[in-house]
Order: sequence, then C-alpha cells, then structure tokens
Amino acid sequence: MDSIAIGILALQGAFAEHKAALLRLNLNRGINVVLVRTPEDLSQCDALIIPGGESTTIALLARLAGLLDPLKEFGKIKPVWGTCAGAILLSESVVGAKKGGQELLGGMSVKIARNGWGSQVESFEAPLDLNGVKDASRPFQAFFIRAPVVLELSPSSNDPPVTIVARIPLDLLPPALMEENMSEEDPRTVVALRQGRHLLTTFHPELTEDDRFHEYFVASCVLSS
Ligand SMILES: NC(=O)CC[C@H](N)C(=O)O
Repeated sequence: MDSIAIGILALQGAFAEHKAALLRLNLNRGINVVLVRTPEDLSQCDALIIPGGESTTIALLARLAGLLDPLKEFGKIKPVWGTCAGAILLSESVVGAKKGGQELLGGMSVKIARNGWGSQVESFEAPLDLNGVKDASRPFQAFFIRAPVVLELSPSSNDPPVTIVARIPLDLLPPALMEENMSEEDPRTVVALRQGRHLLTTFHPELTEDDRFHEYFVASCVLSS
C-alpha cells in the first residue's frame, strides 16, 4: 500500500519532536513526513500537524511564506491536528490575542483563551482521562506549556459533531481557573477534542515518549476519514 504523507508545519516551534514521534509509529501503512515551509511542500501532504510554539509568530511566518490561504484551504478538505499554539490557530476565535490581533486559520468550532492557565502557572504536568485513544484506561501524562484553555465548544448544526478525547481532572485545574460548583463537564476541562477530521490538543504530546495521540491522529483522523 502507498505510504501517506503527513506534513508538519515547520516555521517555528516543536516540529522536530512531532517528526520523531511520527517516525516511531508502527502502523500497517508507511508514513512519509514532510516538513512544510512552502505552499509546494503543503501540496504534497495528505494531512498536517501544526506544532506548539508561538501562535502569533507561526501565523506571521505563514503569511510571509504565502501559506496562510493555502493552509485555510487545506483544512477544508484534509485532516489537521493543532497542538498548543497550533490549537489556537485552528480555533474560530481567541481571547487574549496580542495587540494587533491574531490571525487564525479556523476550522474547529472552538473559542479558546491564549495563555489561559494564567501567567504564574506557566507549565505543569497532569495525567489525563482519555476517550477513544488506544489503551484509554491508562492515563496520559501531559505537559502544558503556557497552554490555551478551551472556553466554549460551539458547533452549529452544519458542523461535524465534537468528540471530547481528553479532559484534565477538575481538581488539577489551576486555582486561578477554579470556580465554585464547576462541573466536570465544564469546557475548560477539555484538553483534546476531535471535530470531523481535525484534532486539537492544548498540551504537547510530542514531548513525551507516549505516542498514543500521534497514533490516534493517523489511525482515526487521517486513515479513517
Ligand atoms: N506551548 C505553546 O505552544 C504555547 C502557545 C503560546 N502561549 C501561544 O499563544 O501561541
């Protein structure tokens, strides 16, 4: 069977770690990893990962590379996974954007808060509750680095439904986010979600040796959609 071409947007951020994780996967389909820096690179890809980094910088560099519109068009027909800064870029709207605004690619019916875990709690680790990922009863130890927070999930009736893939346990939310009587179903506990062929994670699965999210993206979003 032909191999599939998974692109990783390689303008800034943790693209090398995503590449290493993809190359560790052992699937019954070969994976050809394409580091995407130009529209020509993107045109070779069956799917794309947008890494963590700095969402404003990634958007600016994408504009300079002539990639913004091709990326928006790509997301309308092919699977895209955004991690952390990449998750911000896939959202419909963002709170806490830098002065001058934030260019978004959109594609997922999410409102997200940039740096939403608060400035003091810049990085932390947490075991996640999983749904649909392989071996889901084993928690996934996730790294959050100035991570965004999902504020609202708002698919309209024409949008593909949203599946929650991982939540952070309520008692591990940073105190700044806690409110009295907060429900375990609160959108702020959602740290991984799938909508149609797209995947969004607010943490960094590429910084662990646990490749279950990479496997989930390739197997469930790319090969089955
Ligand atoms: N680790 C990350 O990707 C951080 C995201 C960063 N806070 C941003 O707004 O883009």
